[in-house]
Amino acid sequence: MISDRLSELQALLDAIPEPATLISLDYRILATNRAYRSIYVSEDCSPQQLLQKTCYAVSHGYDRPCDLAGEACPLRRCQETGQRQRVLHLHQTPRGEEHVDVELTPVCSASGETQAYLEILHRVREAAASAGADEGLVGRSPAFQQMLALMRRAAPSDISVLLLGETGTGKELVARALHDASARGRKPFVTVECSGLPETLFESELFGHEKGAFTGAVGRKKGLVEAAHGGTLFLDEIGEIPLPQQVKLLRLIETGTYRSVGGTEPQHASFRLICATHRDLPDLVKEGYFRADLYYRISAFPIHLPSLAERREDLPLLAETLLRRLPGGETVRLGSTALACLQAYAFPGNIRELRNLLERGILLADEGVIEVEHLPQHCQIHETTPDAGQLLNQVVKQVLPLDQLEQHYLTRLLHAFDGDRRALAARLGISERTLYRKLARLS
Ligand SMILES: Nc1ncnc2c1ncn2[C@@H]1O[C@H](COP(=O)(O)OP(=O)(O)OP(=O)(O)O)[C@@H](O)[C@H]1O
Repeated sequence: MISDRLSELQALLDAIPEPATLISLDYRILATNRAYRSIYVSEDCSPQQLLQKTCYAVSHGYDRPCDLAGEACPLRRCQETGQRQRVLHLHQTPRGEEHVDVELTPVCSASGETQAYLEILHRVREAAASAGADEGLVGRSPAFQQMLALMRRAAPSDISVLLLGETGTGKELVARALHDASARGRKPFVTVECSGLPETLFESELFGHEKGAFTGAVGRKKGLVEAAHGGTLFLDEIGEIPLPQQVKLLRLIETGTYRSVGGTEPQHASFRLICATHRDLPDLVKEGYFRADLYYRISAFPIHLPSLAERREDLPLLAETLLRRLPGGETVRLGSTALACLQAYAFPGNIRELRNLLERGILLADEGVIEVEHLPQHCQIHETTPDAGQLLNQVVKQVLPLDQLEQHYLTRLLHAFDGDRRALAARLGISERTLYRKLARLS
């Protein structure tokens, strides 16, 4: 019986510095540690009340387990596999929603029977789910969460990471976050902009040069590899490096040594390598522009960064965050029609383009609201379907509170979709999880 072991397990929980709970086979919270209570106990939920609740109610406000709410449920996976599970979730806390790396381990009896689950919640500091943070990554869409989960797995190891994504998707920000979350986080993070590096400068920039190595080399110059010693070397736009320089890079990565220009002694390099590109490297390899051996060396752990089009539901959050971070943007907001225009826009330049658009909007929005006319012309198209127009005409005859309107609308739609939440969420352009939350509010 698990109840016979509670005091022994409570001592175990108290020894864990991160928020931890013991959960019964039917999702009830059996015990919590101090770190957990300090986050989840609020004015409207005492430690005693917490013990009668389910993990999904406390963490998500759901009335059913996560897997029935369109999310991966670590407890269910644990039940199925009998193994420890890790899943990235968005949790409700009195501080607002936060990304949490949930680790669940079965607690077994002497005969090997699962009696409960030990849940440890690792707070994800690399990314925020709301607009408060002054810097760093923000996002909450499933595509962003998938990327974040991979990032968390790669960060603590020294594995070479290859960031793949269109321009402006945040590759440099992700590289920085990977570095910060690694054991090398307190050591230097050095970026090499490979696309802007002339062939003639490649070696001296990367490896440094000795005094008198060439005309104009008046003193010894430290290279970027030496500057990154002990930390992370981030090679941005690695697909742009010409073939002759690729050989030199490969030698550096394979041997861990290099020679400065004009130097005779090999020097030892110690860095973690992160590369990024918007190019299709396997294609470049096929066409003979990129060395296959270098490609395999740098791509041990590829991470795809979603384009803004793949994470459209993050647009309001990104816009709010960027406005707060831009000079003069703290008191400016995005009007709802302007937001609808941006939701419909393709964003080839991704988040950087969004930031530039908002920067321009701030200067034009005299009354503190960026309206459609403050957007560049090519973003001003906001298509409403005839159906939506007719619907709106009917609705404005009788003003309904927005909550009620959403309630009627979603209930009708769900009926029309024969209860198929996945299909309805796809048509509404929101995640199944968001739809679930909205529907949960109705019941
Ligand atoms: N998830 C995010 N949250 C907040 N800001 C972001 C996010 N992703 C990107 N940005 C912002 O978008 C801009 C572009 O990001 P970044 O320079 O990292 O993109 P990139 O993919 O490296 O671009 P390029 O390939 O052109 O070098 C920066 O201002 C960055 O701060």
